[in-house]
Amino acid sequence: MSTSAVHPAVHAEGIVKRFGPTVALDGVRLTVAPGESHALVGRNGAGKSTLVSVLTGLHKADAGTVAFGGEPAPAFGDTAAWQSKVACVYQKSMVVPELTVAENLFLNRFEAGGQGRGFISWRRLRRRAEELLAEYGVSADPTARAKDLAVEQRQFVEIARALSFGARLIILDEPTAQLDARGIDRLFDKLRELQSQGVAFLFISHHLQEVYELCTAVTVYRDARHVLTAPVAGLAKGDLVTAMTGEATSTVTAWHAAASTVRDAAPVLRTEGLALDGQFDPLDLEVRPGEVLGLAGAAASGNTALGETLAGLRKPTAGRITVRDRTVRPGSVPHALDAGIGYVPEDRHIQGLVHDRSVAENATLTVADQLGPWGTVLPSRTREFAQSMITSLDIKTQGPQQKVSGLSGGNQQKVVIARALARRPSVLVAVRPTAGVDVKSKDSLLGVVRRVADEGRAAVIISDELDDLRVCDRVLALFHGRVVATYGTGWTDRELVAAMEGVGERA
Ligand SMILES: Nc1ncnc2c1ncn2[C@@H]1O[C@H](COP(=O)(O)OP(=O)(O)OP(=O)(O)O)[C@@H](O)[C@H]1O
Repeated sequence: MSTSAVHPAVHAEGIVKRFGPTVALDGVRLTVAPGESHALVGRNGAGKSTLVSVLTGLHKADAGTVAFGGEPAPAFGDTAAWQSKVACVYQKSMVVPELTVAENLFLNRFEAGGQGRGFISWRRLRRRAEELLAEYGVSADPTARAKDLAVEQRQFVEIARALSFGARLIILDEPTAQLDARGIDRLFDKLRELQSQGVAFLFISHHLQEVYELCTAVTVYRDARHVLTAPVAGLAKGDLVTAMTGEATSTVTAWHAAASTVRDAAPVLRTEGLALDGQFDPLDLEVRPGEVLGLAGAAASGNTALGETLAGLRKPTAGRITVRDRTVRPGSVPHALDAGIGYVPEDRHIQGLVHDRSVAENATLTVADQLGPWGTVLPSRTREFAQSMITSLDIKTQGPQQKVSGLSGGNQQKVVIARALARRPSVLVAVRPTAGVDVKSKDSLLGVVRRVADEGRAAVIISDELDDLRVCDRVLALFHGRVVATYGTGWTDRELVAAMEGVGERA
């Protein structure tokens, strides 16, 4: 037997990592066997990403040991050696969109083609790429540009690249975040196939049902500590959530819209013939006070483009948006904001935060004019507002003064949501608001959205997550830019998923 067959793909023990006063990892451990799919779960800020940084050589642990296949981890800073052990496929793909698949596969390791120093033989490169893709059963055209591939194909290319460096442990950080149901199936099939060849996966996800579907073992971290490692089979979901939260599961509820919250009042938000060529067909919408409207749809449904149009990020090709009977100037973010449209973008990193500013500053960026007389910003009021958001959205931070760059991914997302709420918008438009948010925070967050409506304002949730849509009073399912079905609160998971996939009966 080879060494790697008897030793774990990775074994980490006693890992400590501090960031200033924050202890991000407090003596944690993790073991992943060859060919195993192992989930690492925990609430936002539990320490998952920090462990990934330690395991991939991006951060140096303050204490502890890491071994791959029984051998000590490479020296800190020896990037090539780390690449031959482990790779992480992030939510945001690392491939270069403009380059071809072949170029991405051999990025930073072009070899001279034999005609002289510095020459690259493209033909040879393509052939090598074909061989490599075939070896790992990835069907992608080596000459295609990475940006033209489906998200999961880009992930396959990254995985194939990592395996070609010799890595036998692949870390997947929320890999399904940008995939629709079919993409997830294709990804999971590929992972299972590679697992049977001995490749080990560490799977980080807030989607516990995916953990049950894909993984054989799970490790839970809570507040920087290891609390549980167990086989997935036989572990009740309630017990898993209890391990993550440290509380009895009964405290985590799933939000449901109460029937008949819609009152007979003038709409807060109305669209008339709103259309964006190539994205969505003319659409008439009315969202009334007290109502949460869901726009359900997969990646290409046009629902995200619709949200971006409502927020002023895209200019519609036709139609009108009004908020409380006031026409909103199309394609202008400041006008949308001013009209009372609060927006939570899908890509919170690009559209979201000023990283070297505090939680309080970021949460109040859009309301500076309301926090003190004559345009001054009173620090006490900023802090007070931020503190109320920290509590109601359950943001894990040292306090309002902490820089957002020091927050975990999920907690940064909550700050973006706090910012959208800060202006007390008439209508809150949120794209996949709970993506990357842990199981318990998800609940408080959807509760906050529900409250916006219950206060007589309105909300629009754009998502393909069933839990997000459960909080809605009415759900429109979009497919290829058209509304194909409308539901009240009584839909079943199956019928809504079918409608989002374009195979619903109520089209
Ligand atoms: N660069 C940093 N500077 C200061 N603190 C940090 C830094 N990176 C992480 N932390 C802190 O370390 C702790 C663990 O964060 P980490 O990102 O590992 O959490 P996580 O489990 O990945 O959360 P999420 O599910 O939200 O992604 C958090 O309290 C976070 O605020």
